[in-house]
Amino acid sequence: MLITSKVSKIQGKIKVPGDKSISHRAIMLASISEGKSVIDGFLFGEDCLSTVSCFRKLGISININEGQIEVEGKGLYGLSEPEDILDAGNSGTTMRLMTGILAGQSFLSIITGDDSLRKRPMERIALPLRKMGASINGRKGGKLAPVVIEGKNLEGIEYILPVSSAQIKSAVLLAGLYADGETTVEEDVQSRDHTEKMLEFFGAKITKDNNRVTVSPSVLKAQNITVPGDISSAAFFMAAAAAIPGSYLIIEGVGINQTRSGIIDVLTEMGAKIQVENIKHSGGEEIGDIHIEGVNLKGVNISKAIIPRLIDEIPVLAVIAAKAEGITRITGAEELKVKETNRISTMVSEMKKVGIEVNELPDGMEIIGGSKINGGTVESHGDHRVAMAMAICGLLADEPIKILGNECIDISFPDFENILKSVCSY
Ligand SMILES: O=C(O)C1=C[C@@H](OP(=O)(O)O)[C@@H](O)[C@H](O)C1
Ligand SMILES: C=C(OP(=O)(O)O)C(=O)O
Repeated sequence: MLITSKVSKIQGKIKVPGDKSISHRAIMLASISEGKSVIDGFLFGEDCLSTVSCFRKLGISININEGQIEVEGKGLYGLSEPEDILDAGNSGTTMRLMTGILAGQSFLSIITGDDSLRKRPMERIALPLRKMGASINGRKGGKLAPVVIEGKNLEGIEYILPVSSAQIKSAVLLAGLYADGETTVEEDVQSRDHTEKMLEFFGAKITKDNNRVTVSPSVLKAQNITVPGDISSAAFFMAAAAAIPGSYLIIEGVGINQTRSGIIDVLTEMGAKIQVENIKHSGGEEIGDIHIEGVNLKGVNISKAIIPRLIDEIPVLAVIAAKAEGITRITGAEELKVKETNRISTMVSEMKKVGIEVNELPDGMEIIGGSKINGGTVESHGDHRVAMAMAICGLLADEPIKILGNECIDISFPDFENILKSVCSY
């Protein structure tokens, strides 16, 4: 159980742990590249550790030494048939991206996950991978995990994504490494582009044209990677600082890739003062120190075109919208329904429990700003982003908020509580 209570301000200088999306991809690409890669700044959260454990079961040696990871890559065709079922735990990224890689192997693999992941849609990756020639099965005709992958000779395809999703795009691009000919994916609104950036960094032949990415079969060479801080983790502190006038927070070394930085745009539109300083580049990614000053926020509209750039940040944005002046309307966010929980209905129900006026919409929600936030007991429903968003809610509430099921925070942010304590002034 975690209890958070009203603060007078948020202040300090912090670092957040490594980016989850980039940490997964670093293990994956290092495993299928030739030679030893060293990864610094890796996120030791449960999701990324699931990826490590799956690649170990595929015969890759991965050593963890004082926070640094060494991966002995065996090249595109160096993985070996796992003796047992692979377990992606709670991690959609692990399951979907690995399925893309496993589709090009000459062996059978089965990948499962926890209760939440076994309910999440897998047909979205099975369809394009089957078009490439892979045999992908699973429960309900391949709609649900466990996913059974029989690697085949693959053909390149041109695929228009039915929804903007980096996980679908990445599964197809990774399978494209093993295909005859080029593989192209196109999406309406661009989703996070870490896979294409990291593939280029490992030496793959990638071409990009607006929202279209093409990969050609390529040999990957080992690289050393430093993972930037995760903007999706930073978001909880950014949002809290932005919503509490008098706060001033610096978060150092955060990944500010423009396909992920929608939270900066929205908080700025809500009135917060945000500056990004000390900008650097590493491994194809942009990194900076984020400075945030809190103010009285205003409600905004958050709609389809920006959703992929802040999809995981919506739970915490919904919480601080309750303190803003006016209404915040979030639309075009149907994808929230297929995350660790249905994040629209889960957030609406938990926010209502503490007195926030919020209406569920078919594709989002509407939060009536300026409502009084009461104390109370809420539940994470096993969803790490819900648990952390509701912990931030407690900082804004009149009475303490008790969050049940907070252990799921370890999925993406094991040090969340300590860092939170370090920035709270009462
Ligand atoms: O590719 C990734 O690393 C991720 C992509 C997003 O999911 P979708 O691709 O399903 O939108 C995001 O919500 C998830 O936390 C991580
Ligand atoms: C949706 C998330 O992750 P995944 O899809 O990898 O489970 C998340 O971290 O919010």
